[in-house]
Amino acid sequence: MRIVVLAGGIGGARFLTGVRAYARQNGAEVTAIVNVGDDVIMHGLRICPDLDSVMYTLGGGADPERGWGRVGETWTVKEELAAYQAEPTWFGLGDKDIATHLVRTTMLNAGYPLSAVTEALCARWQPGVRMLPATDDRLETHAVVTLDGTQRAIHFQEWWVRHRGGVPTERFVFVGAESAKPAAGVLDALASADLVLVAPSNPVVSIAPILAVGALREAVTTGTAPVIGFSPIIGGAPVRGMADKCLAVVGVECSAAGVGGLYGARSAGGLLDGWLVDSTDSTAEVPDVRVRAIPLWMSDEDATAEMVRAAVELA
Ligand SMILES: C[C@H](OP(=O)(O)O)C(=O)O
Repeated sequence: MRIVVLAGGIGGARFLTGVRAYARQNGAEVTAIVNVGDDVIMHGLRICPDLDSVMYTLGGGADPERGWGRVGETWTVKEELAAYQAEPTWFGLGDKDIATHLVRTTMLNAGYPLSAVTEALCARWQPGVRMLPATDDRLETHAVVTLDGTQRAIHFQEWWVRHRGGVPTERFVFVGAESAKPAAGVLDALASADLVLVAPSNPVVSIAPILAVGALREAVTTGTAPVIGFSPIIGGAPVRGMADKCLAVVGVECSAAGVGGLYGARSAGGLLDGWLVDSTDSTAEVPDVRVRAIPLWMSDEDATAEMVRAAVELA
């Protein structure tokens, strides 16, 4: 069985540990198509927060306390940059993490596409799943906000890390999406998939930028593989992170039914064939989508693998 997972960063990474466990138990192959909308260039370095969260988590190098970056991180470069008052001062780059960005940036500057760079970085981390960026092209999530009485677009990282999503926000824009093509390997993975899973990632700024790549969305929505999604909202609140703030921007209720409705039924031009919600949300309904309630807390790898088993059954 071939499983393709659409995933964002921290939540997606945790989910993928369960998918990998399920795959090992059942002899399945896993490809993760990961969001690049959060990607940003800082201090001349190309930073891919979601790809790195997935790679470090599956590779056993993530910091479980902080939820992002490397375990045992040190911050000498950050302190030195601050001593120069080098902007942006609100984004913390760890020393170990910088090594990843240096290798990535060097390879990108030498002309390798992000998909090839990711494969090269994964040679060290051995994540146990194939990791692909959604696109090799530039695709960045920006937020249109009002700051000091002026409307302007800021990078998602500035919106999230600097302002904690706490500024008046009109909408999100996926810069570059119109011309972005699926990264090398993405369409082949989707064409040969037996099952597509939508991780319980932020629907607005993690899953939507992946699907903003037109040919990728079309491959998912018109493909032969059933598409089963996992609600990132339990009991009206995000499992973690700030999906609530992002959903408010796009005018969608922060609930399992709200996110299911945002994705919509594949049979009606949307994304989903099936939608898994937590047991506490058992009354959630999404028109034309098979909804099933199961425990959705990703408390450990086994619990998460059980969620994947439920998705296979639902499919
Ligand atoms: C932006 C982030 O999304 P994730 O990468 O966990 O999908 C979050 O909602 O905190």
